[in-house]
Amino acid sequence: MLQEKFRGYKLPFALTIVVSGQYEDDVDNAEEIVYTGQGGNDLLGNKHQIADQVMKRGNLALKVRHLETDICAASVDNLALKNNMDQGIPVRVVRGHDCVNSYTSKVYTYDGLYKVNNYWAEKGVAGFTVFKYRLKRLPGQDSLRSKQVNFVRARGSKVHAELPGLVCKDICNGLENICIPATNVIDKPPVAPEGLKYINSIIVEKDVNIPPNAPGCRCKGNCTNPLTCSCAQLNGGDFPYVSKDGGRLIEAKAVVFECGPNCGCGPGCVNRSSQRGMKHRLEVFRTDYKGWGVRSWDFIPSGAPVCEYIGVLRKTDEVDSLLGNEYIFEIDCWHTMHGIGSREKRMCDVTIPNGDAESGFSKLSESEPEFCIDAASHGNVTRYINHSCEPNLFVQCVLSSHHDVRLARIVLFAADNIPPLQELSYDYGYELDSVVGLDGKIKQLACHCGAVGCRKRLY
Ligand SMILES: C[S@@+](CC[C@H](N)C(=O)[O-])C[C@H]1O[C@@H](n2cnc3c(N)ncnc32)[C@H](O)[C@@H]1O
Repeated sequence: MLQEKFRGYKLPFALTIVVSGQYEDDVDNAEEIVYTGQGGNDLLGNKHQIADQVMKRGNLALKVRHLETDICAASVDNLALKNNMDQGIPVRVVRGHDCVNSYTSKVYTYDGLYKVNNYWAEKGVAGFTVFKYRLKRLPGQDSLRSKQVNFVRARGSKVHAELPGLVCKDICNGLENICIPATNVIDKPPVAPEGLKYINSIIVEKDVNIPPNAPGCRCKGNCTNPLTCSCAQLNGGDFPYVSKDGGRLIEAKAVVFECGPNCGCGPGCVNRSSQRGMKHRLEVFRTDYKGWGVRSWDFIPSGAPVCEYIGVLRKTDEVDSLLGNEYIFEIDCWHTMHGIGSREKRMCDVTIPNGDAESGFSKLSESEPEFCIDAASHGNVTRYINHSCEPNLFVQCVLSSHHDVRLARIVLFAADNIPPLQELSYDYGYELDSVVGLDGKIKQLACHCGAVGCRKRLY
């Protein structure tokens, strides 16, 4: 029947493609897709390209040609999509979405017919030749089913209602991209987190002067050429991120210079990866011995930005009762760069604009950090993240508007691939016996991180 229907057409051509993140070079903007052709992928599910692709009929050709309803094919042979384009045959698009509630970890949606507009060959992110096809959704179709999946995911209402110990549906009151529920199966009766006014951007105290925005790069659209992008030059001559999964930091650095308000590039630029808000579904939960903690429902790939430490930006010496405040984050970027205290020095391959009068570098000394972020009364979800001696997040100073390291943004990144529901943690970095009480006595706090290599004390 099918062969009869397509008599006279040049074979093979594709009836259905599945866009499910199998290829590291795919770009999916809902109505428009840049789809990566078949071949050269290691097919281990880690999306790595390991060889050049060629324009030929692939081994999935028959399957794709004959099975009109087949949604199992992970990719389509390169010749087939070219034939679709040449003959003006639209292709059905099925999208795979990660879903923790599905035993396959995926749900699939049929998202309608797309036209293959053009194709080309280029070097992919792994350096091998890949074929790319630009697909545009045909007008006049029902709205995307994927949107329903994302809507349910964003609201999470149905799932949240079933959460054991749910004490708050959304601690951020809609201020983040995704709601953040809080659960408590420890206390009887269960209590909700309280005493926090949720904010999603830093509040600056009156006596803290934020320097003017630094001059930006002159790139257009997205920054792609590290040789001509002045921001890449500040990062040691290359971009600190790869574009996979919306931007992943390649390695922890002394400081990351991101593109900012005066740059010519747009919001989708890879060098703005930590500026796009929260994208993993986080939950605040009551722990056994550490008060509240945070975990993610989503897999978080290594190097992904997870959240920024948000609170009130203050001068450290003006914070009342620093000792009793568990939510102070001292901005010690400069101290980390120089390995001061117990801080582990990081690779300093960045170009610090030294002696810049505005940045106040000359005023820096080896004393304690001049500024801090106080999340005691105003803050975001990051203030609930606990310490671990073997953490899965790391602290990264990021400069994305001015270039004053004393006032850098504090962003937490995944130190490893983090499976869903694992508690998120970072190393608070206290030096043992460094905390002294008002009575002059050294204070100690037992650590309950549970890591094999636990140091047994936070401080
Ligand atoms: C920034 S807060 C973290 C959120 C806190 N658990 C809460 O309930 O709001 C830091 C405080 O959490 C507790 N904490 C964090 N990590 C801990 C750990 N590994 N062991 C014991 N207590 C911890 C300590 O009381 C610490 O002063």
